[in-house]
Amino acid sequence: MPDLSSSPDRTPEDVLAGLDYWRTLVAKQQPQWLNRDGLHTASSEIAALPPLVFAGEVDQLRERLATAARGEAFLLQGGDCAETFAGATADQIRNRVKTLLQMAVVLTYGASMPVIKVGRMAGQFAKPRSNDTETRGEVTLPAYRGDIVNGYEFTPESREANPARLVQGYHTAASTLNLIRAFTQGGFADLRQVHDWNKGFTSNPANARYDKLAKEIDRAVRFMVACGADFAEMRRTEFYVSHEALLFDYERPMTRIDSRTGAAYNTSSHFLWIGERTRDLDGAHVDFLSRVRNPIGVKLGPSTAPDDALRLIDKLDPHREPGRLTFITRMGAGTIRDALPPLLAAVRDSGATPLWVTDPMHGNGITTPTGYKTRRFDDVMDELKGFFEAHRSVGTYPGGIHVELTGDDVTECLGGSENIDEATLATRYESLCDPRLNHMQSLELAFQVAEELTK
Ligand SMILES: O=C[C@H](O)[C@H](O)COP(=O)(O)O
Ligand SMILES: C=C(OP(=O)(O)O)C(=O)O
Repeated sequence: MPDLSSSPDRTPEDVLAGLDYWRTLVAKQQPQWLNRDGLHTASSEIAALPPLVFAGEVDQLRERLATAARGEAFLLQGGDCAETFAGATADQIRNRVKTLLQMAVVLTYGASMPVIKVGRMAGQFAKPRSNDTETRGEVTLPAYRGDIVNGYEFTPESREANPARLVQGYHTAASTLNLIRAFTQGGFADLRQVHDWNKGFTSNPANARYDKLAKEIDRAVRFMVACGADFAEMRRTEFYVSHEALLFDYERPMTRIDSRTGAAYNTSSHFLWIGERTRDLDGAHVDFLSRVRNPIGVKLGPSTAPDDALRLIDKLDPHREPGRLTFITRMGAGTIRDALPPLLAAVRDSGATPLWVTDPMHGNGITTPTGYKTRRFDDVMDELKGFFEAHRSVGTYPGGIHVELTGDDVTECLGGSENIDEATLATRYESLCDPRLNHMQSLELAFQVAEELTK
């Protein structure tokens, strides 16, 4: 099958035909939809709904990511492990946006570098799982695969994949994105509100450190205003959304042909990534995403060989387009210092310049004796440091972080200066899949990254 998306004489029909080539390949991590008629109806309904993002915004993000790949900017990507429909409330969305804005301020001010803000938001509803089923006592049911597929409640009805959830996923993404746009374009993200983003969070050492920094920014801004600087542009901030492109029954109907260029864009999100479990070179996910114009991320785990990375580049970014491809490494704190440098060196030697980002969460999962999936904050920080060390040793750019976080005071990851211990995990563990950094741990991490960036 030729790569129609990059053929100079392609037609929209060719592009569309190519988009469906994934159907002939192995698509991992897809739910078993028993209700085929319902699935067909849901897919047709989604295909007829308006796009959530526009091709022009997607192109703009690609250009921004190109600057990060050149070491001129830094990517901050974060949000829930698994967004839920019930969690799409104004308070929770605002807290996540505020947390990301605060982290971005810490990074921008600390490292004097533009920060590209991307939420794991407005579509992070589908989860790949290690096992297809979950057993509790004598009962075995399909695993929870995210709200866009089935319910978390452990009953046969709730765990059956329900196509109506695909449509609900679209509408929840739309209302989340609407609020994000209102917050980031309507004055809430104005740099002169830098203090206010701290309001509503419980006081703790990270908040106090942030407050000190906010005072400095405030003084600098007031000084500039007194000098006559025009801060009209500071009222708004660019904010993009992203999620794992996992579920073909959502991603395919959301993929449309751009009338300006005739190229295919996935309009469910600005940025999409392929997970560690679905990045097979000959698999459906890699083929499908090779055919859309969005900037694409690929998670790389500890077993990634240099050749795997090179072949992924050839497939996903054959033209070596700046900003097109991001490698998100998630190696584990104990592994990154050995596993990452050979990858960086091989890719550098090939002449390719993808954006390199660290996900210090997914290689550091543990389960406590009481059954909580968690991560040690110290391991997260250690992987982060290992990421910067690896880049320093090879001479490449550490271009960003990708983190599972929430703006709420949850107790899901161990440690941090609040010293969350195993007994405390139960107090406020709300994630339906993997543990997230809470507000304070997220700020602490941002201060650490700012320090690394200034080294
Ligand atoms: O977020 C990542 C994966 O979906 C998650 O780690 C899978 O978890 P599991 O091993 O409990 O299925
Ligand atoms: C599933 C995820 O990560 P990974 O593919 O790296 O395991 C994720 O980021 O939600």
